[in-house]
Amino acid sequence: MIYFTAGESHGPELTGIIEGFPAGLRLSIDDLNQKLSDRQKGYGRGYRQKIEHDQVRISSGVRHGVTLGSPITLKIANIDHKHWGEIMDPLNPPDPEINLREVKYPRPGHADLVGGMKYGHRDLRNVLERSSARETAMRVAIGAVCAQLLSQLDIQLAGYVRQIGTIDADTDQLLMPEQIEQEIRQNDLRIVNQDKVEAIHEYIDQTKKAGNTLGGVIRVVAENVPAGLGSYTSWNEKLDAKIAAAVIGINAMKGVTFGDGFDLAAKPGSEVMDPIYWEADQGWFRSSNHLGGFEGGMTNGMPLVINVAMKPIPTLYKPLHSVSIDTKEENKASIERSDVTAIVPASLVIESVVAIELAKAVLDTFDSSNMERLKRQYRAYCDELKNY
Ligand SMILES: Cc1cc2nc3c(=O)[nH]c(=O)nc-3n(C[C@H](O)[C@H](O)[C@H](O)COP(=O)(O)O)c2cc1C
Ligand SMILES: C=C(O[C@@H]1CC(C(=O)O)=C[C@@H](OP(=O)(O)O)[C@H]1O)C(=O)O
Repeated sequence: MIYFTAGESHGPELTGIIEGFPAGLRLSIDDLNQKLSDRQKGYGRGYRQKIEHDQVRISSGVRHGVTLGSPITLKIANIDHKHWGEIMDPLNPPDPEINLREVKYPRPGHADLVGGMKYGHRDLRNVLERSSARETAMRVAIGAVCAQLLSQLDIQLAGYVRQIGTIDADTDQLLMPEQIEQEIRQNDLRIVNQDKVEAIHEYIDQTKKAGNTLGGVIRVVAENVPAGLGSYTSWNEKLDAKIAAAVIGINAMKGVTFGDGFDLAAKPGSEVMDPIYWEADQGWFRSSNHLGGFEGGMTNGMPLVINVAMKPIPTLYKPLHSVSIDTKEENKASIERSDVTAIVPASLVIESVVAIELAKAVLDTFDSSNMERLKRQYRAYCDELKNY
């Protein structure tokens, strides 16, 4: 399976194409739209989310609600485009009198300056329109399609926010996807610790008032993942590496670890490796999960535990020093309407790209033409592993 996304933030729409997806999966469009709506929520988001009402439209690869095995095309309209029609018109040159809202003072931490240098743009809007995380709406839609495939195999996953700025909002216990879903539905921060909600709201409000922004830490947990997805045989077949690349491919993600991550480095091996057990009813399992479900680039049957660091939002309402790309005049960086923190939607975006990589690994391992055949092969494989 491969996928592409296209579309500018204030252009007419986002497009996604998935190729190599099996025939015979009944898609729930309500579920896709629910995930898109969830991605728009979260305390600390900017005004743009009041304008958009993300809904997916499917124009190929699905008939009467069931996938056909042919390329699936997904579309999400940018409602805000109506305010940017002439500025973002894909074809017609603009009226010379209109304000094109050109961007000349690159924002530190955004793609503006280097994107302009590399592609030779003299209006940095040509960079920011595509480097914007607006595109992540489409990755969430594609991830929701993949999560529906995984759910047919009883593989579940969920993401939540562990930390916002300096505030730790995690619990000591490792929660499984169903518990995470239950807990995060109770607040607008996708955190599992309800006691921290008030303090975090206040913290985000204060940060906004100060013209500043926040990042944080996210965790995604996947359960019921069979052993043997990915491969140790070549570096580019390792599934933990593919997941790491997909996660860092999301705007503003700066670190990814598996299991106990950096904490593993200082410990002796005896406290890190997960002891091996076998029992007739359960098959193979481990008594701990410090390695987060991966050995040799392969899933080992334990839950996958993926932790991600997101940097603070680069656009600052109290901007940092910058220089005009035309006059070289020194001034403050440009300000574009912006989020104070996007850690909440980011947790769903990360969950989505992990779902995509897991679905790709499943389709690389088993029949990828037909869903029923895939399920039969998958069940036989799981039974075989249990008695290995
Ligand atoms: C869901 C989401 C929303 C974001 N919203 C904003 C925003 O409103 N303003 C902004 O400057 N950056 C925002 N970002 C981050 C930038 O898109 C990102 O930092 C920028 O494209 C540079 O890429 P890099 O941080 O990966 O180097 C957001 C990121 C995510 C995941
Ligand atoms: C549009 C979305 O996020 C955008 C991501 C973003 C950025 O620079 O990454 C900048 C802002 O864009 P705008 O200036 O249009 O408000 C965010 O709103 C979205 O998530 O749907």
